[in-house]
Amino acid sequence: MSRNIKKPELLPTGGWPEDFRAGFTSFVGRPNAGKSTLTNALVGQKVAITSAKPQTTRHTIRGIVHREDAQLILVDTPGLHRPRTLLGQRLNDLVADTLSEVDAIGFCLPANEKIGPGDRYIAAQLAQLQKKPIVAIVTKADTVDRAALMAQLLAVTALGVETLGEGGWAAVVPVSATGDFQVSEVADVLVAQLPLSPPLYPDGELTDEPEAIMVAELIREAALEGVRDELPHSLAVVVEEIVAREGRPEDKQLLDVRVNLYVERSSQKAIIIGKGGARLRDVGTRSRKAIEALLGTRVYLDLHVKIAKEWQRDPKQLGKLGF
Ligand SMILES: Nc1nc2c(ncn2[C@@H]2O[C@H](COP(=O)(O)OP(=O)(O)OP(=O)(O)O)[C@@H](O)[C@H]2O)c(=O)[nH]1
Repeated sequence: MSRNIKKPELLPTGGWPEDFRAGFTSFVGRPNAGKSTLTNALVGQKVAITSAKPQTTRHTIRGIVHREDAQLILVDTPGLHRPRTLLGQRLNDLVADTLSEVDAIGFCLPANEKIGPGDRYIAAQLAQLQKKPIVAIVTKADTVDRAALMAQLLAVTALGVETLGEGGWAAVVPVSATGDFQVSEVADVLVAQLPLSPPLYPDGELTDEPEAIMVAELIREAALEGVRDELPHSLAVVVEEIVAREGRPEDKQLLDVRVNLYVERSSQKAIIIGKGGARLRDVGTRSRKAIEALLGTRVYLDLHVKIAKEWQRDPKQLGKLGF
């Protein structure tokens, strides 16, 4: 599956100001740094899946911030991290691919955690992207007091100089995505880095990620709820088909959504399914509500759990699962 960002054809209609800016931004940062939550706060709708546990964002999901003066298209990359398994390596390749094509990068560092080796590793990777403006975003500002926030802003600024030389980051900005503090300022500093350009997407469009991927993310999220420690990276969700049920009246459409959940071992299959299938039914009920809200129509969800051994390490399996 190609994940390169394709700039869409420019819109035919006019009517935007001469100094309008439009372009792509990506958030990077350690797992759990708050990238998805910030994306959602900026876009104003849940487009990326957030979780309390690292590395749930496997797919590149775009959200679009529409403003009077700009259009900021957010590409939500997976957590950049040191490659451990082949899956990790693939993720990093995906990140590198995506980052080389965006106009600006938002580097997220949580206010409540000391800058660590993971952050330095990412900073070093970013330093290799030539001349790409990087905005440092100090996330979760609500979790610390003013003095600690100030200290972190200084430390992050110093990291910029250390990494990129004298000029450092293009900007350093604190934000609380959950506390609604400085969210529009984050958009401001990112927009300032975008090229002058007419809007790239029609107004009102929030994401152009294929619906199937968003459906898969919703199911993956529901299926991992409460069992993340047991199944952190062992679950892949593939939507096999979404088809309209035939013979339904116009105002009562029903979509049949057939989905496979792949785990590595039978013990994991048992966890997902639960006693007498109770857990899987619950996963179905919870994710169906979210999917119906997303697709705007009633849905019949058909979930199957399958075993794909060691899929994280097998390129053929990965290919089959769309990685
Ligand atoms: N207090 C507070 N918590 C936040 C804020 N932003 C995110 N969080 C929490 O931090 C955790 C991780 O947030 P995510 O947005 O999922 O982080 P992420 O960087 O996308 O994580 P990965 O997908 O693992 O790369 C979640 O529990 C969020 O609720 C914030 O502004 N304030």
